[in-house]
Amino acid sequence: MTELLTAAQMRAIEQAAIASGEVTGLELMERAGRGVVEAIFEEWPELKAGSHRAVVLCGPGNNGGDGFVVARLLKEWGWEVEVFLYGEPAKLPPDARVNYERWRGMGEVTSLSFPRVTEADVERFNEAAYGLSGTSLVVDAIFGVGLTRSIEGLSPLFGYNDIEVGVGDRLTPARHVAIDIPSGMFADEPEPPDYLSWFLADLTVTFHRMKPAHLHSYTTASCGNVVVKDIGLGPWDHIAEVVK
Ligand SMILES: NC(=O)C1=CN([C@@H]2O[C@H](COP(=O)(O)OP(=O)(O)OC[C@H]3O[C@@H](n4cnc5c(N)ncnc54)[C@H](O)[C@@H]3O)[C@@H](O)[C@H]2O)[C@@H](O)CC1
Ligand SMILES: [K+]
Repeated sequence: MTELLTAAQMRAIEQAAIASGEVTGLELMERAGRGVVEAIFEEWPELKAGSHRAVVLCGPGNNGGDGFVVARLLKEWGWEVEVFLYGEPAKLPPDARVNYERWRGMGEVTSLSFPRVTEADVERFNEAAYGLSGTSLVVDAIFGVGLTRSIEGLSPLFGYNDIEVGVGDRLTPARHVAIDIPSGMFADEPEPPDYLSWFLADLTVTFHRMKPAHLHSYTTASCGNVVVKDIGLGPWDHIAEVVK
């Protein structure tokens, strides 16, 4: 059995599972979102009690879809949830679009300028995540295994990890959770493409198996604790052996 999967292997396993008719992409997305929420409560049991506030950053692909599921599930737990979207709703892939619509039935979505976020976006985000609102959790669902090029458009948001603003600032009380891969890192590569531009996570929740990005010593500090959640893909593991 392969313990570490590349983005292509992971995609092939998911596609085989969906093609078998035994599970849909939408169901896999629901399991992924559920796995993230489970991992959050396992990591920080104190968040199970009382009402908290989360800010969820969703991106233009299925990683964003996972983010909408997490937003919905946390809201169902009684949390206050604020959602930002880096992408265009009409261009979301089908499963992510369904979860966008489900979330829209429960709450607002603030659009970040796409493809390049502006300083005004960053200010709005910082106010939501690090202002006086007492945010407990910032969730990164911008990019997962689908990141194919450097995230220049996001650098205003991700480019300032070393000062007191910006995503992943560890001086704030908010906990930072990355879904699948901290955005800005390539799943198959040990180093992020741009030294300052990636999400700094305290917890990274990935699915089925770890990816190379989770293991390298340099990136480990960016992933925080890495938790692997089972989303029921085991029967299709053999597919990984034939995918380079
Ligand atoms: N059905 C599935 O395939 C499942 C997918 N899952 C989630 O879906 C993720 C993979 O989804 P996707 O393959 O849609 O990939 P992503 O959601 O990681 O990103 C793909 C999107 O980002 C865009 N993009 C890539 N690089 C960019 C850049 N530098 N700047 C701007 N846009 C850029 C692409 O054009 C595409 O729209 C996984 O990481 C996981 O979180 C899970 O929900 C489990 C099920
Ligand atoms: K992510």
